[in-house]
Amino acid sequence: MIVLGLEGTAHTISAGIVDERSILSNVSSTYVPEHGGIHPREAAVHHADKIYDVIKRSFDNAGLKPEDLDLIAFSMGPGLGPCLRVVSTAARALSIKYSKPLLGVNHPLGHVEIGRKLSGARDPIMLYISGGNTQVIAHLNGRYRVLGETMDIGLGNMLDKFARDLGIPFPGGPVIERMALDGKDLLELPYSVKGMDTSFSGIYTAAKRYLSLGKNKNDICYSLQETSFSMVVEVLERAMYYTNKNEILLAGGVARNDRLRSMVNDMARDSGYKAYLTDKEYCMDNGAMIAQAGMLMYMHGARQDIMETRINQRFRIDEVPVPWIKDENSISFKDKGAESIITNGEFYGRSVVFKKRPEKSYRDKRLDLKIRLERMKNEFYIMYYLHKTGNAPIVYDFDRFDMVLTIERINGLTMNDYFKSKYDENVIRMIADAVAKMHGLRISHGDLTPNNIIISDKIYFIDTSMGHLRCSDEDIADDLFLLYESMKSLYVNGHEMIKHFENEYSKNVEDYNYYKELIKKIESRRRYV
Ligand SMILES: C[C@@H](O)[C@H](NC(=O)OP(=O)(O)OC[C@H]1O[C@@H](n2cnc3c(N)ncnc32)[C@H](O)[C@@H]1O)C(=O)O
Ligand SMILES: [Fe+2]
Repeated sequence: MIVLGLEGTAHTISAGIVDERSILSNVSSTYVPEHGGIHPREAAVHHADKIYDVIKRSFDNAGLKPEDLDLIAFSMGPGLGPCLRVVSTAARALSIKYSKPLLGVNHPLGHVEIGRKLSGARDPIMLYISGGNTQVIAHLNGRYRVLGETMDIGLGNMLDKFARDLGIPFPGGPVIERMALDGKDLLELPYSVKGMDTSFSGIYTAAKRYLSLGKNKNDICYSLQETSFSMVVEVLERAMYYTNKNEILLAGGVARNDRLRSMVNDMARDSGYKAYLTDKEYCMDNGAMIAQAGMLMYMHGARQDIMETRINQRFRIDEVPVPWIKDENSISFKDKGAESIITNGEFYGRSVVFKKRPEKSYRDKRLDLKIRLERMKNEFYIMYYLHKTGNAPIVYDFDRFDMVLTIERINGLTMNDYFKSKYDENVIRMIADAVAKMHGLRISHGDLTPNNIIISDKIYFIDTSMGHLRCSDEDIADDLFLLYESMKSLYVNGHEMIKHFENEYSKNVEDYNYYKELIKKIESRRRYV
């Protein structure tokens, strides 16, 4: 089957033609502002000017005519409204004139599918980083699910904004990449990873301040890349642990960056995964990716009438059914963290576990040391305070040189294992009391999954490195949200479990409904599993 794909969500207008086997043509024209960022209206004018030429050249290069097509696909969103409208109008006109079926395609789906086609990856975890998006995506239960994403701006957008402050017009990413090659000093920037989510506006603000303080520009660019890339690779690595997948696919405009590519390669090599990096040419927005995604949708039964092809500026990848990938794996919470190695041993006659945080070779050595030390300190302090109230093991030793914590070994089962064989309402109550007590002390856990809760004579929390002392109400809601999500995905009677948990937990807090509202807010932001 022969498919034309039209792309024009942002800076690039492009037409590509594919068939089942290969890419037959791909022609693009990119709008480059004279200064500053993308102006949506100017970009739309550019697209309208160039679209005829781009489509015509695409047919010529492929040696085809519009009559040869079996399908017309166009990117329906997300993107800039004026640009989306130009492309959708052209696509509809072509579809009507030549009586060809029309499909509106999700833009990120295009990035993912062209990456899979070119690499041969079957069921990868995707790190999709572009101007507007920063997401970790995995196929689960018939769709691509967003396991983690930016809470504010996209990573590429952060680079572009900073480049603008340096007087560099869009796209700034490639220039920052070149400047970073001459950077030496690592400047401190906020490293903001929360669970599986990231945020980049704090980094941008801090970088801008360094600029006004007259710091070396190359050093700022270097630090900007090292910090933000480390964040997304860390989240990617965690996603690999949570799911049982072993392929990685890097896609989106920022995936052209060689430093990011080498970090992903290093992480994959160290942990035994296979990394597929999309060809640089097809990392940028292009028509072929839309044709490829449209073809898969069509072959698997997707049909739209013209009213269903309205643009959608907030279109998310997890809204699209993806039946062409078979789920071979599912989310399974593993006993071992992505960041540490646990061994059993003895400490002056007591049985203990040694928890070591090994180096991550993909990160800048200085940043790596700082992150590991901070995580270990945090883990120690939170366990220390929780031990005082009886809900964490004793930490016997803190070795900052080898990065090892020596922790009392608790004889018990993780909540995960405990509830595999039986359901016990009483234990749920114990857990709810312990969580409420922890939150009452304004301590949040940060990673409250059933693997980090040990059931013994009482409840113990472990793996507290992501937690907060003097935590906010949102931190508390984050804990509850994650616990409920894991209960739902791990246990058939998850909903009943949550109800029992809530009954008990709400006795210990003043206004549980307030937290329920906060949880709902988090839910609407993050929709996975
Ligand atoms: C919605 C859609 O329009 C949007 N597309 C988009 O952002 O264009 P894309 O071509 O995927 O990515 C452009 C981004 O990719 C960055 N970029 C390109 N080359 C780069 C490089 N060598 N290093 C770092 N960033 C680079 C640019 O600075 C810009 O932020 C998206 O996919 O989110
Ligand atoms: Fe894109």
